[in-house]
Amino acid sequence: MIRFANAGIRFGERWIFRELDLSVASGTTLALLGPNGRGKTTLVRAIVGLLPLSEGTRDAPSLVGYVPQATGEPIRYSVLDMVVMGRARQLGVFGSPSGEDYRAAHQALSTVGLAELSERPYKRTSGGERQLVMLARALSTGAHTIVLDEPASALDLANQSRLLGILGELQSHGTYTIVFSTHLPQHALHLADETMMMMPSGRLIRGRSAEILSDQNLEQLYGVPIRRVPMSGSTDAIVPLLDSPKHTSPAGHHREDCNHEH
Ligand SMILES: Nc1ncnc2c1ncn2[C@@H]1O[C@H](COP(=O)(O)OP(=O)(O)OP(=O)(O)O)[C@@H](O)[C@H]1O
Repeated sequence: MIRFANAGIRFGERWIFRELDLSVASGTTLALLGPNGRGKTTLVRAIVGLLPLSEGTRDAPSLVGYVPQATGEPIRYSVLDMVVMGRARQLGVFGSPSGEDYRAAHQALSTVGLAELSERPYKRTSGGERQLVMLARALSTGAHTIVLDEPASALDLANQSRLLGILGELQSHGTYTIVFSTHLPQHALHLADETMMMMPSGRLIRGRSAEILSDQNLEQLYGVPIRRVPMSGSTDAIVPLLDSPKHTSPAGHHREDCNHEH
């Protein structure tokens, strides 16, 4: 269970959120949606306990698996080292990782599909690979509260599916509490029991994902026309309506020209 009562965070004179009563029941998943700069990372960091509240109270489990949005570039750590760091809680103050810690880290790396990269220096991994390494680290903690900040932002479509599959698998145990922020409302619809929409006006609205993620609410959230499109046998697609391209190709130049192999 995660619970905020009358919680607020401000930077200088600007309140990012205020008078927030938030609870996420054990075994449930909450998605956070909001436009750029609205405060998703701020709220995520407050949930994890990395950012102190300016007012109100926070109640959360002491062990949280956290997948940050951006990670620095430690100079010398391997991918495996980065994941083993997630085991810090099991190590004690001066402990060094045991065989069991390494087994858990390897297991987590193979769950995210990066078993082959374990010895590679972390700084020589791509943005998407780093996101998966951070997911593996969160999984290796053994925490049953997992908080993820835009975990799919650098992932290709196959790895987005893998991420949704991994989180879905955790959900199926019924004991994991998951909070994730995202710019992909379809992921919220697919995975989250409930979604909280952080409106540009400052209002926070929350409800069951299937109900709250309406065209109207999404348009208010992002300020552009958006449609939820039924897909038979699958989660609805959520897409922005884009104008048709205004420019046609120059005469005699066909798209296929770009695909010629030399
Ligand atoms: N330490 C800080 N001091 C002052 N302002 C900050 C600080 N951290 C974040 N902000 C501001 O608070 C607002 C919310 O930032 P936050 O990173 O939480 O937004 P976000 O919703 O996660 O954005 P994005 O979708 O672009 O990642 C932004 O306007 C940001 O510039």
